[in-house]
Amino acid sequence: MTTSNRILLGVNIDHVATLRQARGTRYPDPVKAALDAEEAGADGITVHLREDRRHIQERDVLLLKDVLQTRMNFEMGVTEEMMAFAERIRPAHICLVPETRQELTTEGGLDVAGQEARIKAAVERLSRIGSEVSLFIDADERQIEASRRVGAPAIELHTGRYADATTPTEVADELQRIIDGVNCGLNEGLIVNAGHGLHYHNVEAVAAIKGINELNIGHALVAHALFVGFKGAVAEMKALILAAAKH
Ligand SMILES: CC(=O)[C@@H](O)[C@H](O)COP(=O)(O)O
Ligand SMILES: NCC(=O)COP(=O)(O)O
Repeated sequence: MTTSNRILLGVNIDHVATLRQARGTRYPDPVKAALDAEEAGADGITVHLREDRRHIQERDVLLLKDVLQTRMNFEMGVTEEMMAFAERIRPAHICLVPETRQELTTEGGLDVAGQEARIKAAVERLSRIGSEVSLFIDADERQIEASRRVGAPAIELHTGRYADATTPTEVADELQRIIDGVNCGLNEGLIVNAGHGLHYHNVEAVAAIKGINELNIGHALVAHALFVGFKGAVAEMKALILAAAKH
């Protein structure tokens, strides 16, 4: 996840595993989805090993570690169990995310400002295994500055509020918050990624923001893949974000 003029697409395959876990079957296999995504132009593969194992399992992460041609972005909560697992698999990228057991999905960003010492220790520990650590945070100046202070080289701005906005004013306000967050992150010297809730109808405005390094997208890709196949879904999204980033 290095900064460049070309926006990158990280494909999150969690919800391929959601479908598998719904019936306890061996299919669909998120590993196959990852390989198809790479063939269709994904720049990286994102997986979130949740504490409750509702979708991705350890088995998926271990297999992916062996077969990915691109790179893994491993999303994890800041727990001792996850820290030890990350040390075992040494992913290229790690994104620290907040987790609560009952949430439907990741509802907000990590409160870095409210727990700087704890997050700094986690960033230091995970950097020692050679992973580039990013922090999944809200587009909030306080959190962005704290992310720089704790030594994370990268942040991922949570785009969920933008994705959930319903009125044109709300959408414009939330988009502006992301734009301001990107600029603030770049001024702090951070690599700035973004993601959550992005889909084919809302992604272009975010992809057009100058300086964003990578978008991580999952749920919408898996949903669209039902109709066009996983490779088609990824290729369509990649074309959309590259075109938007050129303007
Ligand atoms: C951290 C993040 O935004 C995504 O990885 C998201 O967590 C996907 O998984 P869930 O839908 O289970 O939250
Ligand atoms: N970090 C965000 C991500 O990986 C994908 O989130 P979503 O597109 O599944 O909402």
